[in-house]
Amino acid sequence: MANQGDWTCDANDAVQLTLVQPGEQKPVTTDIFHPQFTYPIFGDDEQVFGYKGLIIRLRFATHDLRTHIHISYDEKFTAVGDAAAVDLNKILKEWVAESAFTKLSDYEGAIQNDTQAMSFTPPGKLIHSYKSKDRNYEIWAGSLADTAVRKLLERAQVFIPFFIEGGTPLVLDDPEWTLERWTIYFIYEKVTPPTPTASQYAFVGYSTVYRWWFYSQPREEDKGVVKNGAFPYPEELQLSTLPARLRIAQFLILPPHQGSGHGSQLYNIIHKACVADKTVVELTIEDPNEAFDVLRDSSDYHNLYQDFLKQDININPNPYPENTGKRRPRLMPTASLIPTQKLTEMRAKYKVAPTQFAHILEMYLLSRIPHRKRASGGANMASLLIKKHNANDEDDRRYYWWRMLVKQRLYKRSRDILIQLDLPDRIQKLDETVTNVEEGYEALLTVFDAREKGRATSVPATSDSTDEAMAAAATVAEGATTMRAKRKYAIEDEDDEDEDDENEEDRSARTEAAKRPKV
Ligand SMILES: CC(=O)SCCNC(=O)CCNC(=O)[C@H](O)C(C)(C)COP(=O)(O)OP(=O)(O)OC[C@H]1O[C@@H](n2cnc3c(N)ncnc32)[C@H](O)[C@@H]1OP(=O)(O)O
Repeated sequence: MANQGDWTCDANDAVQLTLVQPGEQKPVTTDIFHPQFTYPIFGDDEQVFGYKGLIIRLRFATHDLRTHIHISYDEKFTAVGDAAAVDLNKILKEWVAESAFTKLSDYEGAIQNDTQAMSFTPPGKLIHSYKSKDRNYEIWAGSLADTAVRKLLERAQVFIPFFIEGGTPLVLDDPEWTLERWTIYFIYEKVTPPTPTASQYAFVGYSTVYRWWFYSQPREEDKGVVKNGAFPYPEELQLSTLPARLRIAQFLILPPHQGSGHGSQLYNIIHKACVADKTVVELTIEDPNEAFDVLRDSSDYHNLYQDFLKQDININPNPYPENTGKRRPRLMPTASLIPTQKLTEMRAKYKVAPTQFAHILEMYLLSRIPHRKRASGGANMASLLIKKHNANDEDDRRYYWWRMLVKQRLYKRSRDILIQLDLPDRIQKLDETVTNVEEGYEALLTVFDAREKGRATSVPATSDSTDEAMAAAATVAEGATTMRAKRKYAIEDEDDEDEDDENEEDRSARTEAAKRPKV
């Protein structure tokens, strides 16, 4: 049997994604890039057996993403017994529309002579225009019930297995009422058409967002009242009028356009739509990855920052009345430490999910403590441990209370696991976790502050710095071994774990399967 190594190609190298537009004589490539992942298609080791010099080239028209697939290789392995080259057409047909498997010359002819390209506009409605690096961009949005939106999304979804870990394409032939729950956002660059008949739009990225069931408390006057209304609900009941969360399911900026602020633009537009919609209670994210978390934290921080400042939100360093003795009362004086009512109103106004709001608030409150008074600035932690809320300096006291507030949230979140630990272990785990969370915040604050000052930065890497570390600590205590995809510097949002609230009917109504198993 042949040496398998000679016949194995790296699938991420073999797959080439190219964007094409009409040229003088024939279509030209404007961008070429490789996928980040191919494991959903070719298996965990991302290898293709049976070829030498394999190239799987996927072409996309820059404006409407019309797709073509072309497979070429230098040599193909001749089958011996059970060993045979991977059947590429068979595998790829599960991921790429049948219409992409045409002759290259036909595809190139269609791109070059597309008479409709000139009048092409992205589907849906234009909702926002902006400039980045002196280039013009537009964000369009439309309902998934719109055929043109569905057609474009069907083509765009080919990118999912290549760039969104654990992502699955949406099912697009669901009943209309289900499709109506989805809004699809597209970012396009407005370009000078390369030929007189070419399009002036070039695809940049997209996001899918859906309305998600939200359990709200019945109104006071409805409590305990048995009604004789018709069941099932009358036809005219509009799902779009019921209270809902907005949930971002997929979010992708194509690699040639990443790092230019398009992700932030799109996130902010979706957030604004959420704030403007009276039926929407909050914005949540389905299985965000590390990079998306940074984007979200950055956007939310900058959106809330000015209001926090304006309202002078800060930790009260003297939460106890004068006559409280040296000993700290048992209960946390949360409402005296921070203006909880005001903060609840702010959260409702900005429609940020509870845990995400807590992260942003904690980060902001930390930033209000002078750096030299924080662990990262060399604060004397041993002294703080002894003096606690009796420290002389009010910023020392603020810092003490800051850690207590974070511990309180972490404890509430992981109470079930933590109460299984002995008290000293519990205290130690909480302390370790708050330190990790704080390091994560410090790393983000460095980036955010630098941005405020208009400096170019990159995100510094730190050790585990998320609430996930809490889960990890507790998991380790339980003897479990591994966690998949730990985030290094982003802060986890466990609001998205409310999925347990989701009832069966709602679950089946969703058109997308979970992207990643929860850890
Ligand atoms: C819900 C989901 O779908 S989760 C999956 C998200 N999608 C993906 O991972 C697909 C591949 N990646 C992408 O599409 C893009 O890189 C995105 C969406 C993650 C980011 O979009 P971009 O346009 O590149 O981000 P943008 O330029 O607006 O940067 C926004 C912030 O995120 C940070 N950021 C962007 N990419 C990364 C990254 N890979 N790692 C860490 N931070 C990042 C930036 O530093 C920036 O922070 P700042 O505002 O403090 O400077």
